[in-house]
Amino acid sequence: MAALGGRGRAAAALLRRAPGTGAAPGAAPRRHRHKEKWAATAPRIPSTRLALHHFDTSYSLHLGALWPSVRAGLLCEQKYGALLNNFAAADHVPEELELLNATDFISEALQKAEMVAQAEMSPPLCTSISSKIKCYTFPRGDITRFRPARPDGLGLLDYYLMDAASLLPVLALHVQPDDFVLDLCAAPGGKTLALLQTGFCGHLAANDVSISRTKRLHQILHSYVPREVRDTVSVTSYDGRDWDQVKGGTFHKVLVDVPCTTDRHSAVEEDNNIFHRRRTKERQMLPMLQLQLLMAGILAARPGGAVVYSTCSLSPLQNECVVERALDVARAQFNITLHPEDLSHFRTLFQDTFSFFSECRLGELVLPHLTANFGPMYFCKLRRV
Ligand SMILES: C[S@@+](CC[C@H](N)C(=O)[O-])C[C@H]1O[C@@H](n2cnc3c(N)ncnc32)[C@H](O)[C@@H]1O
Repeated sequence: MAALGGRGRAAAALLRRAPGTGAAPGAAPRRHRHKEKWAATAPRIPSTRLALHHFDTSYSLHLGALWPSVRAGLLCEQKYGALLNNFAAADHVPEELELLNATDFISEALQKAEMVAQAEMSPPLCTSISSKIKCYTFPRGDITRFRPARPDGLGLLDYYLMDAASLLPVLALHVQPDDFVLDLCAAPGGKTLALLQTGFCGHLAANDVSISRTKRLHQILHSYVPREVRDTVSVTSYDGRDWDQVKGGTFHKVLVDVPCTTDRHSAVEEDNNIFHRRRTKERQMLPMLQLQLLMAGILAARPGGAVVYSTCSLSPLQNECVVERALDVARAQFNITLHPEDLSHFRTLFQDTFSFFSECRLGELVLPHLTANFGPMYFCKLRRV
C-alpha cells in the first residue's frame, strides 16, 4: 500500500489473503490439514465465549473497576436513538416522541450548556456542534423501545434507529456549508445518513469495500434521502487503503469509521463473529488495517481539513494506539503535521446521555452502562496542518 511504503504493501497483501476476507477456494495447504482435522473433532467453543474471555483479560486491566459494569452493559440489550429524517415530511414525529418522554439529546445538551454559560458568564461549549441533527433517546434507565420507522406520503422513512453514540463521531466532524466530505468505510450507512442530515455536505463520497454492504447503503439512501440530495452522494466500493491514489488531498472532512472487533456484537452474537477461531489472523491484523485506513483518510484530507477516526471497540490497541501510530507515520513518512483536537467538551455536554471513560489521552470513549446502554464508541479528531 502506497501510504505505508513497502512494508505496508506487504501487510496489505497479507490482509487481502487473510482467512475470512476472501481466501482462495480449494483444498487447504498441506501444512494446515492437521489443524483442520483437529478443528473438526475438537469441541467447538462458542465465539462469544472466546470474545468474553479475551475482553475479561484485556479490558479488566484497561478499565479496572469499571469493567464489571461495562461487561454487564455489553451483555444486555443495547439502547437505540431515533435519528430524525429531516428530508421526510414528519413534523408530527417530535411531538409523538416527546409524549413518550423521549428527547432530542443533542438540542437538550446544547440548551443546557447555553444556560450554564449564561449563568456563569462563560463562553458556550457548543459552538462546534451541528444542531440540525436531531436524535431522540429515552432517559437514563428507561428501556422503552421505539416503534419501527414509518414512511411519509412520498415513501421516505421518518427516522433511523441507531446507537445514539454513533452520532458523536459525525458531530465531532463538524461539517460546514459546502464541505466535501469522505466517509471512507460507510456501509451500511447510519453515519452517512447522519452526515446528510446536517444539510451541509457540498459533496459526499461514501465508500465501502464490501459490495453487499454497499447495497444496504444504497437501500438506506433510497429509503431516507430524496433524489436531488442522493445526486450529491457518490457511492463507491474501493479498498479504502488505496483512496489516496484516487482522490488525495481534496476533502474538507473525512470520517474513518473502521472495521473493528465490534465488541457488543462479538459478546452476544455467534453469526459473523470475529472471535471465531477461523478468523484469528484477521482479528490480529485489525490494528494494521485500521492504521492503513486512517493513513489513507489523512492523505485524502486537504491541508486544514479534519479527520475523525472511530471504532465501536473498547480496545486501546484499536483506538488510541492506532491514532498514536498514525501521528508518527504521518510525520515521519509524509511530513504531515496533525493536531489532535480536544473533544473533552463532548464529555461535559453529553454526560446526561452517555457514560464516558475519563482516561483517554487523544479521543473520547463512550462506555456501555446498564442505565445508558449505548456504545462502545471511540472517536478522535485530527486536523491536518
Ligand atoms: C464499522 S463498519 C462501518 C459502519 C458505517 N460507518 C455506519 O455507520 O453504518 C466498517 C466498514 O468497513 C468496511 N471495510 C472493511 N475493510 C475496508 C477497506 N479496506 N476499505 C473500505 N472499507 C472497508 C466494512 O465493509 C464495514 O462496512
